[in-house]
Amino acid sequence: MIGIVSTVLFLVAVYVYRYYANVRRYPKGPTPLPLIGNLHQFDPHRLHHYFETVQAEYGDVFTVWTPCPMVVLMSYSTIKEALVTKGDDFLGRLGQFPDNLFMATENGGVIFSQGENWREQRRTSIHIMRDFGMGKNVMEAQVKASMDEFMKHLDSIKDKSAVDFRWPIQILVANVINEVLFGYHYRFDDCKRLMDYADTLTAQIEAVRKSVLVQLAMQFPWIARLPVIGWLAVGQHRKSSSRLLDHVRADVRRCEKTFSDSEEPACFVHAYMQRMPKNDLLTEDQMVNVCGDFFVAGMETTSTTLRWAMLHMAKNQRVQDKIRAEIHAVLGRDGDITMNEKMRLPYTSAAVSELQRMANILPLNVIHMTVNDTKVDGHAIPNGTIIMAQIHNVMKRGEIFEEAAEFRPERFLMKDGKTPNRATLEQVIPFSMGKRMCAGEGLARMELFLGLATILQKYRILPPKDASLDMSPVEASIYLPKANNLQMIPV
Ligand code: HEM
Repeated sequence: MIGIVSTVLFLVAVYVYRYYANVRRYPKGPTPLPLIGNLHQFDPHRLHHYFETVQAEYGDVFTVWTPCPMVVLMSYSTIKEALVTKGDDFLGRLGQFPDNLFMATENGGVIFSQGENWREQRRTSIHIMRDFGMGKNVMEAQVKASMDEFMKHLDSIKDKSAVDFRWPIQILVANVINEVLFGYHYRFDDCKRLMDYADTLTAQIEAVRKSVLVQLAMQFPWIARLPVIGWLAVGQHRKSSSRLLDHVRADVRRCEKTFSDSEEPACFVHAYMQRMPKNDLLTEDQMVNVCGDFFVAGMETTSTTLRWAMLHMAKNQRVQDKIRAEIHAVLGRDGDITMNEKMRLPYTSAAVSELQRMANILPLNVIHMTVNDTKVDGHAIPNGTIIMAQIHNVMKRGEIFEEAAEFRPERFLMKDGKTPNRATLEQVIPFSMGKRMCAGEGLARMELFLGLATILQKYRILPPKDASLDMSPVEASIYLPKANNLQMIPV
């Protein structure tokens, strides 16, 4: 008996010794416990708040064990050093659960794929989007067409004293990316299919982020095979992801039927299909995955930011009046708002930057992974380490953004009120940095500028009539605004 006990104690001692020897290979952070790391010290859906308390003690580069080691970068300079200067060392993604939930095939798509496949899918999709004029005139015409329908819908709302912008904005933004990918859009009065997709996605976003079991399944993949627990940790999330992919697959199939190699591509799917015979990495499964990635990324991010815009405008009447006064002075109440006018609307442009800073919707950046042994700010980081480049926290930093909790577009303008303030603008990085930075930045910027300016040109947004404005977020993988019935007054 004594023999067994001493052997067990010996093995535990060896495990603990090795565990802490491994801990010393990473940048310093709060001391983890074997097996659970720092899991007992934070709420999974408030991890970004926990990072702030850790930063106060350990600086801008530290490790949190979740229970896998995750190196967190909390400043503009460390993120730039990692993702830009040493970008090739930080190109990897997690490559396993939960990131592979969104994959239609092994290492599929753009957002979560790695290596040669990522490079090819990203290059191809950006080329196709450019051919369709992303960030330029053709895409602008598309955004404006969706804006026109959106404004007609707003005009048609009978009771403008209690408007929930969730669905109008979701349909506005979804229609742009849907038209680009699949060549059709939804009518405002006939979009149940889109609503089902958006509801499933929102539920998924909330459930994954809140679950400790998901964190554990990341470190211990065998959990997926356990009865009940495996379903709760992994199975249920796989089921809802496959429903989301089925939606996209059906749209891809519909486009395949209208494809003709000899005709100009009418949508992203056609353009991708034209390239398939010349490139082995461009397969049908990859096409579904890439469309799925662009649909999710292109819809949820921009629409959530615009929904936040309505709440910030309702709260900040002074800012709203200033934006509207600028637009009316330059273009009048009925003048056409285009991207060409952006230079003539410096306050409105600054307000969009402030919106993206305040309403940055990703409390945790998409996970990067090191693909070499490397260093940041002198801290050694081994190959294969999870990296969290916390753009969210950078944009809230009080040293750079005075009174960071206030919505103040003026911080992005010089004293003349017109010239952009490059020093503060540089640190607004909602699209991240480096080779994996957002592939839809041009489109997103266009949608946000045209969206905010067009709404405010015609309407004053006021807080709810019979309730107080609720600005507290739903803390999911995406910071979602809560429903508010705002007042909308024609001007
Ligand atoms: C306000 C709107 C948006 C924000 C804040 C945003 C933000 C981001 C961020 C932070 C990343 C991760 C970067 C990294 O890994 O470091 C990302 C990746 C990505 N975004 Fe966006 N995004 C927005 C809109 C869009 C739109 C409209 C599209 C498509 C049309 C899009 C497509 C993508 C894709 C494909 C990736 C993966 C890039 C890669 O891994 O190579 N995003 N985005």
